[in-house]
Formats: sequence, C-alpha cells, structure tokens
Amino acid sequence: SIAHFSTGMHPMWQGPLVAPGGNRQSPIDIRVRKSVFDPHLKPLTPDYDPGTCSQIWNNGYSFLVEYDDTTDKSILKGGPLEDNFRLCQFHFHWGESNAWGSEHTVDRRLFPAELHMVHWNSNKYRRFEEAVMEENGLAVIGVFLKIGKRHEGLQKLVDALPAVRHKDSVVEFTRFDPACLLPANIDDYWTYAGSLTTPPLTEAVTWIIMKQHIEVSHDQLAVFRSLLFTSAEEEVQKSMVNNFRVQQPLRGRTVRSSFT
Ligand SMILES: Cc1ccn(O)c(=O)c1
Ligand SMILES: [Zn+2]
Repeated sequence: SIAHFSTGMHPMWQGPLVAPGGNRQSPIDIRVRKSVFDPHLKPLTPDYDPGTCSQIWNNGYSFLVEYDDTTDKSILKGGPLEDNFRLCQFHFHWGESNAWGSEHTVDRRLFPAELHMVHWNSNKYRRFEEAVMEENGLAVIGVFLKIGKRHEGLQKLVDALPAVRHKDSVVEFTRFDPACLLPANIDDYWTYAGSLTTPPLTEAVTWIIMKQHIEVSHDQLAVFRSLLFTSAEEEVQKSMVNNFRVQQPLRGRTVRSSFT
C-alpha cells in the first residue's frame, strides 16, 4: 500500500503536490508492461573518479554526498543521453519503516529506499544551477534499495553520517567511489522525462531507473533514520524519515526500457 502520511504531515518540501502546469513531474509508478523497449538505447557508461568526492551535507531534505564538478573527471554518458553529464551529488530517499521509502515504484511495488545520482549536462551548461532550469539539463540515476546483506561499500558513508546529524551540518568526505553503489547489471533500466522531486520541481531531468536493486542491511538503513530534518538550534528535533515525494500523474508520457 502507498504510505499514508499521518494526518496533515505534509513536510514543507513536498511543495505543491503537482507543480503548477507540470505535465512531466516525478516520481511516477513504472508500469512494466506499459514500458516500451527501445533497441536504440545504448549501454550506460558512468566513469567516476573517487578523487572528486569532497563532502557530505545535511540540507534538511536528505544528506548529499557532493563531488567536485568543476571538471569532467566524474561523468555519465550513453544510455538515453546525447551529451556528457557531470556527477555533482548523490543522496537517498527513505521511509520510517522498511515497508516504504522509495519515490518511484515498479508496478506499485515500494522499496525501503532509493538512491539518486545527480548529473548535469556539461556540454550545454556551465554549472548545475543553470542546468537545473533547462529541459535537458539533468540526468539522475535511480537505484532501489532492499533490506538484505550488509553493503560493504556503503559502510564508510554510514560511519560518517553521525557527523551530519543536524540540518546544515557538513563533514569532509573523500575518496568514495559512487560506482560501488550501482547494481552489478546497469544495462537494464527504464528511462523517462521527468522533474526534480524536491523544490524547485523543475522539469529538467532525464530519469534512468535501474531494474536491478542493491542490498543494504537493516542496521545500515537505521542509521539514515538517525539523521534529523532540524538544525541543532531548533527545540523540537524531527527525524529525517519519509523524505519522498508523492507520485505524480504520467500525463501520457512513455517510459522506455533498455531490455525486453
Ligand atoms: C537535483 C535533485 C534534487 C533533489 N532530488 O531529490 C533529486 O533527485 C535531484
Ligand atoms: Zn532525489
């Protein structure tokens, strides 16, 4: 079942439930049987340099692992993309329980969490802030998380999270290879035209949602839930959970698949 916010709990960042005039909003439910196989979709070719990893920031919505995007050292090409996209950050969305937490769903199936790796079009724009306002400005890889065995690569990140417990906290974080969070098979994905799922909700995103999930342990995900939406000064501390947006209408869009 789709998670129900307790009465009236619509966190500020949900913003308008549907962006005014938006006909390509995200997230969506991916109806597998309605997706269209596109034989022209190429394999995705991420090429990340762990040396560009710089810090972790709690921005009050999620925690962002940020990368130096002043050069083309960590890039994403191929798949549905015509241009070269630079990795700028990755973050997650998760629930207060393992029963829900993802933003996208597959035939209504919810996952406990979803990883988003955010890239911007460095052929067409000079910085993220420009690209986020443009139609083909961003490419976001989505990976579903399931509860299972411990993810060894994730543990270095989990161990750093207590240092960014409160909103606006930042900690140095280096030499993390984001490729370790991708599933073994990145050739099977769905792709569609959508939007950011947090303000400004701009319709700038080519979404690339991996068919294969990754596994993390129950204890690892529990550390995500120990983060706070609130800054150290605020009297009432609020756990950072359920930081996902409600699903949006498809409005006639086609979801393409890279596999049959
Ligand atoms: C740029 C951006 C901002 C927020 N979220 O959730 C995203 O997935 C991407
Ligand atoms: Zn996201």
